[in-house]
Amino acid sequence: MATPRVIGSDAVEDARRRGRIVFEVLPGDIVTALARETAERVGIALVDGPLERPKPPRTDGAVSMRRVLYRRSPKWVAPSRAPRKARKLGKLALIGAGGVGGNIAHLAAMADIADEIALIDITPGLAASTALDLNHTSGITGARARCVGGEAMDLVAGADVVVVTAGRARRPGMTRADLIDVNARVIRQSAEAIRSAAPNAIVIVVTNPLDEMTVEMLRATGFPREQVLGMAGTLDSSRFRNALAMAAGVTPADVEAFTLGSHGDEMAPIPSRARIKGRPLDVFLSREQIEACVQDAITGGGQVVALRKSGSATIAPAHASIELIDHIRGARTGPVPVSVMLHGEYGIDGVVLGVPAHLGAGGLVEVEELRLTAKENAALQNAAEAIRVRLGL
Ligand SMILES: NC(=O)c1ccc[n+]([C@@H]2O[C@H](COP(=O)([O-])OP(=O)(O)OC[C@H]3O[C@@H](n4cnc5c(N)ncnc54)[C@H](O)[C@@H]3O)[C@@H](O)[C@H]2O)c1
Ligand SMILES: O=C(O)C[C@H](O)C(=O)O
Repeated sequence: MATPRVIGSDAVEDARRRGRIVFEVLPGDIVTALARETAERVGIALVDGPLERPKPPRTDGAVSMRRVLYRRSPKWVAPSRAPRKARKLGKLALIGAGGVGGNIAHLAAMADIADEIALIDITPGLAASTALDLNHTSGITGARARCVGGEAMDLVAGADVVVVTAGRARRPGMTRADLIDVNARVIRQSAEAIRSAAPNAIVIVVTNPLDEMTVEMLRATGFPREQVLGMAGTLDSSRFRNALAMAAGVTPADVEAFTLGSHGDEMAPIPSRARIKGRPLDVFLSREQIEACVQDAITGGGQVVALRKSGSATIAPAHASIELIDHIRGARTGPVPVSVMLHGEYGIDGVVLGVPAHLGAGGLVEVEELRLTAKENAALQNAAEAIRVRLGL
């Protein structure tokens, strides 16, 4: 079996000419650890950092369709670029070490995202045992993060980022909104600890119902909106991309698509901005197929609940949470769908809603206001109204 070789970008063309498979891996990215492990087994070349791609040839005055499409949908359809230098967190704290929290800890340790990962869970022994279990992987994986775990909330102390997954998950027959009362209490407890022990942390809320719990976290911490983000759009967008890829018979990497709005029945997938191989959806899919993909994204969480019966999705939500952390620490750039308190953007005020936004070390940097179709805009307004009603605003 060939020995894997990590090569620099100057050697890429040479590797290609010799028929080797070349993977672009990004330093500090979650892909890196996993890809390296696989590469070790099969012997493929890994290239650290973005590849230098030749610029498309310019034609006299004529512009290719691909360029026109990119120009119409600036930044958003282009894959987010990963700069070479990502900031490693000093401490990542996870309140809730169940299905989602445990998976986030695992991914974060493998991707070397933080020096320390602290897990906190009310279930006796759960967080401590998961932390120990993760530390036991380091002899195999070489993971450098030190994991600690326990029941005491003061383990959040000094965290740069706190992800809150504590609370109940729904079961078949329930909506996410059924969890409002029981999970709001957990959010308030978490908020109290974060406010006193980690007042500068960026908080990512995952607990459902997502939009309402993000509002609760904002209220209970008193933090500015920049500091409190809700994770749902990265998950729902991944589900939307998966559905589109399956319908069109392409790989998800060929699909750019995202969802906005609430993390519930009023989710607003945005087909008008979606692209398959850089082209609009209707080049590949019928109107009925596109609508089926929209519905698949909206019902994706419920589909997992119906199959699992004892809880909800854990793996994709963990990856989706890592995607937000990667934006915060500069490992990814460009707009990302995230739930934030709106102050007039999209004509909506005083409600947390999923929108495209730029993130950075201080959390929210800026909400990006995209031009949407009338139908998509109505779906966004409808989502805002539904949340207002549920929260009695
Ligand atoms: N936003 C999203 O896209 C998304 C995706 C998946 C799951 N979720 C939500 O995330 C939450 C967690 O899901 P899960 O699958 O990890 O559930 P889980 O039951 O596996 O884990 C939840 C953990 O929270 C702990 N917990 C409960 N109250 C606590 C408290 N006061 N302090 C500390 N820990 C406490 C429990 O002991 C449990 O271990 C649920 O509300 C679920 O609906 C949201
Ligand atoms: O569906 C759920 O209850 C969990 C989560 O919100 C999801 O979308 O997977």
